[in-house]
Amino acid sequence: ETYSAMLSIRQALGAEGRLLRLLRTYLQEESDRLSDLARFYNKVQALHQEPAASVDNPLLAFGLIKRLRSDWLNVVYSEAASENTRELQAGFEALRQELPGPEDLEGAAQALMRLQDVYALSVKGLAKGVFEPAGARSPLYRPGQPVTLSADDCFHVGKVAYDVGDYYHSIAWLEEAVDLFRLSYGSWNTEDLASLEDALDHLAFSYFMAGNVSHALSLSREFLRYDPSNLRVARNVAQYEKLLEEQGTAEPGPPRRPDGTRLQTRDAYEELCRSPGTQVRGGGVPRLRCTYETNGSPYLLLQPAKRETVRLRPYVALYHDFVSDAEAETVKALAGPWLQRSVVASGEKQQKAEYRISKSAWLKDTADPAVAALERRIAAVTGLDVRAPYAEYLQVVNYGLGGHYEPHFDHATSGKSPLYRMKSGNRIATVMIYLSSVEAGGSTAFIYANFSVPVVKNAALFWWNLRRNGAGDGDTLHAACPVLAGDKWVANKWIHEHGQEFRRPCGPRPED
Ligand SMILES: O=C(O)CCC(=O)C(=O)O
Ligand SMILES: [Fe+2]
Repeated sequence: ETYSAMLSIRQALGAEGRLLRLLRTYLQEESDRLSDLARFYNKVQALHQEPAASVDNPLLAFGLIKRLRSDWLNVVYSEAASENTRELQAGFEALRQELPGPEDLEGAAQALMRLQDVYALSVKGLAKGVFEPAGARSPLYRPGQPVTLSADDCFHVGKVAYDVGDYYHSIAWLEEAVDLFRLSYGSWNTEDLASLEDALDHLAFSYFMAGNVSHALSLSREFLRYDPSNLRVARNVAQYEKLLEEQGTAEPGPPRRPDGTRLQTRDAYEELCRSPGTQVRGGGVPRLRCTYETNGSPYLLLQPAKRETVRLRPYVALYHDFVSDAEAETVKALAGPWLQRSVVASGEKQQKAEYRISKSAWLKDTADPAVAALERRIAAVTGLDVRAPYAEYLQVVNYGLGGHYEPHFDHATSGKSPLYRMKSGNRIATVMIYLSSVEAGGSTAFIYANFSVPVVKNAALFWWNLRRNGAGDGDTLHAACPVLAGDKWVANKWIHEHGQEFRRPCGPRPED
């Protein structure tokens, strides 16, 4: 799988580099072939130009007969062109297993639609390479170089939505595809799969399915102007005309966005993603501040932890400069070769899910002294016992294109959860380290608590998932917002209840 981690996407760039070299060789060989053909053409053409191109000269007469009997055959039935093509195709096939599969194109298209939705971006803007939310005064992301989408690019995204019956998105993207194809009508690019007719056909049907028959009709009529012999579309036109006659032209409103799995929290979540940084409603909250912490640990005496208290309820703290750039690079490099598509708990099993798009790997403290050092620091800063089996191994995560993790709890909310296989209780706390920065998006949003933390490179975010009485803290519902631009890496350390009995005792009241 390529799209679910930026590291894999970068590797795909290497595969395309090899394809480019292959095509370059092909172009060179084809242009050699064509210039040799041109040489033959010019040679014969010159003989026909000579006024004295008589065949009196026996050598010329011989030449003519030989050409017609042999040379022309060799030219016309030359194998050179197909040999060049075969070489190009063989090179491509040799690379094939490294290339993205159908699930990647689908995942990449879904990612663009996710960014469109969560960041309120218009398809027209995206196609022009602009990342500005509706109603905003400035873009969320300014690309270093201008990049635009082609008509065929937009068609592919629309087609993914169309194939799953999501006409809200298919209409937006196919509309853009139709506009762009109209602008370039008559010129054809070899790499394009679709044409104006294909886009009109899919857009018309999307409108029909969304209940907008008059739009479906006018697009189908436009289709027939380009391809009058298409019987299927002609029948659709007749059907749409009949429908409109019967039911009139009452236009339905624009199609509605399909309901995702997490509809109840969607609006709050998306708003937090669009405005990263802590949202403190109603002004200053006194106890939110920055402090140096030694936590009674000799380990922190010389270099105290720089703690920013982000929230008191639920308790969330951000430790700045928790790791160095070099440590972050080491951890990413150690995890890189082991990355696998991330899974989520589903009943008693673990499986991959649309709502978590990333790859991850587990690192034991024995993997490298850098990991062991990190664990010691986590123990010192949190005051908790993070030795096995009181904490899980370090989980290193690399997000992919539009990579995200929709609102979830880190702790188990069902007794059957695979988390309990460690037999050390539930996840009492999370330490999450940002191993990279991002160019835009990717904040960590706490939905019920109504704040989001932007990606702060090298910082560690700490929170308690459980209350002192062991019950899950519902206020910790949180999410990784889709990465809008950049390569986001985090490392999770999940600390369990067992081993912490004297380090985080119960409160005075049972409900604490
Ligand atoms: O990447 C983030 O910002 C949050 C990740 C997260 O919540 C998780 O991995 O459980
Ligand atoms: Fe989480």
